Amino acid sequence: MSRLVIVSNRVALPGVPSAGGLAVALQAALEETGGLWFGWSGNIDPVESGRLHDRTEGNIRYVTVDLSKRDHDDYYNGFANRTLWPLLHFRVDLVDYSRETYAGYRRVNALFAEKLAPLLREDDLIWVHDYHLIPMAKVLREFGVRSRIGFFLHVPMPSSDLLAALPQHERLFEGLSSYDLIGFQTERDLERFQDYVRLFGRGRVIEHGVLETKGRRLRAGAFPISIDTAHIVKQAAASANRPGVKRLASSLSGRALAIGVDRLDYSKGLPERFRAFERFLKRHSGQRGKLTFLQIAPVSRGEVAEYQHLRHELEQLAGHINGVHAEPDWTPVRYVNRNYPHPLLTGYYRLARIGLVTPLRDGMNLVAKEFVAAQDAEDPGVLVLSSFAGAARELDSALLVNPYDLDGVADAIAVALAMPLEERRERWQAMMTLLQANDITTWRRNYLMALRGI
Ligand SMILES: O=P(O)(O)OC[C@H]1O[C@H](O[C@H]2O[C@H](CO)[C@@H](O)[C@H](O)[C@H]2O)[C@H](O)[C@@H](O)[C@@H]1O
Ligand SMILES: O=c1ccn([C@@H]2O[C@H](COP(=O)(O)OP(=O)(O)O)[C@@H](O)[C@H]2O)c(=O)[nH]1
Repeated sequence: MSRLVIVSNRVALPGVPSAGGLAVALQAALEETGGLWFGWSGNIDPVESGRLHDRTEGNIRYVTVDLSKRDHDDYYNGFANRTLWPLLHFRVDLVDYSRETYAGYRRVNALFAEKLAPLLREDDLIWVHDYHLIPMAKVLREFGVRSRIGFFLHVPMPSSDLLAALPQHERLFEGLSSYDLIGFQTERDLERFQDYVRLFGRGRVIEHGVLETKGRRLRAGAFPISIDTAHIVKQAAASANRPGVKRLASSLSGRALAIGVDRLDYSKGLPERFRAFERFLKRHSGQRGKLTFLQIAPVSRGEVAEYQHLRHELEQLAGHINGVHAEPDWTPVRYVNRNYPHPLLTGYYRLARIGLVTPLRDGMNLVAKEFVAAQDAEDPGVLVLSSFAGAARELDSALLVNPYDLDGVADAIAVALAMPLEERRERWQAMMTLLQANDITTWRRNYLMALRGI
């Protein structure tokens, strides 16, 4: 059986908490199959990049690389998260491109390939993840790696005209032709990628999911990532006795809970969500005081200016809403910049009557799926979900909203709060059936079967 080699920027090192769906999903996938996980160590080396760390826990070998401050700034804070992240989330207005950071991005990809290549075996299945590592396969081929290499994009693939706004986009995206298989979260992402290859990539679509570019044939498909459904169901059922869950439950004083859980990221639409919640308080004054909104938002990419601005905006908004609407015995918005362990989060989801997942654009959003899986089948909560999250393609029994329509989100909150038990059960069961059919194992198996089949 071929060894699975996962390559990603973020690595879920044992005992090191990190918010983010990629790490959560890949950890669950690798626990099933075992293998090698290669990526950034999370450490900044004061002198230079390249120091390796090698540890094995159970059936997973973790090999990670330290980066110098300059490399981390150029590759991660710079090109990955100030250029590619906004571009891939349809925010060309926020794209900050420089040749220096692009050179750093390519430099770090070359370093990762140089460190990884000696660890590889001929029959490995190499699975590269996400926008940080687009050039990886091309560089590995230059190191003589002939194994099958697949790529998975965890974030949206935007319209090709947006991609074409990126300087040197041809050079960057031509690197995708060195992969044998490219995976996307949704069919829409796949279609937009095919449009790009046809319109700007000087390639052609032979048939849906089969492309030819630079004289090379590659396959592409939609593989919606998911969660370890059975594990979350079990975890949630046992969560009621967790001290943290009991404390939250008693602190609500009988009020219903609406919960949001997101990295502090402008793609998550948190300012719009806060404003929509205030609209709810104004438009549905009869329900005032009956609902408390808890937003958990661990800081993310804190060195990037746009993320710092967002944090200040949310602090102002939360303070404003509470200042205007709170009562001595009721604080409408609870806002927490902290990262909570998964088991505790699961218990919080289960307590909530409403899950508020309203990103402006999101590749998938695993929180939406986790919220559903964590519910009590006898008394499930209601998911209010942005139509612009990848998860909306599957979870269409949620109350789907346009996150830019603040009145619409406000009214959806009111509908969710008043929704009869029977309807809540029907909606929840439809989504739960899907999550049981498409869980993290299905995602991994479907992708790797497609990669092996090439
Ligand atoms: O690694 P960070 O910079 O801390 O960011 C955390 C992760 O954010 C993004 O997650 C994406 O992948 C999820 C799983 O497929 C998906 O549900 C979500 O919609 C995406 O935003 C990013 O793409 C990852 O690389 C980061 O690790
Ligand atoms: O305090 C937190 C906040 C988030 N998460 C996890 O981080 C992931 C977020 O993934 P999602 O796909 O929703 O968004 P991303 O952060 O990857 O863009 C989910 O598994 C959450 O349970 C966590 O463990 N602790």
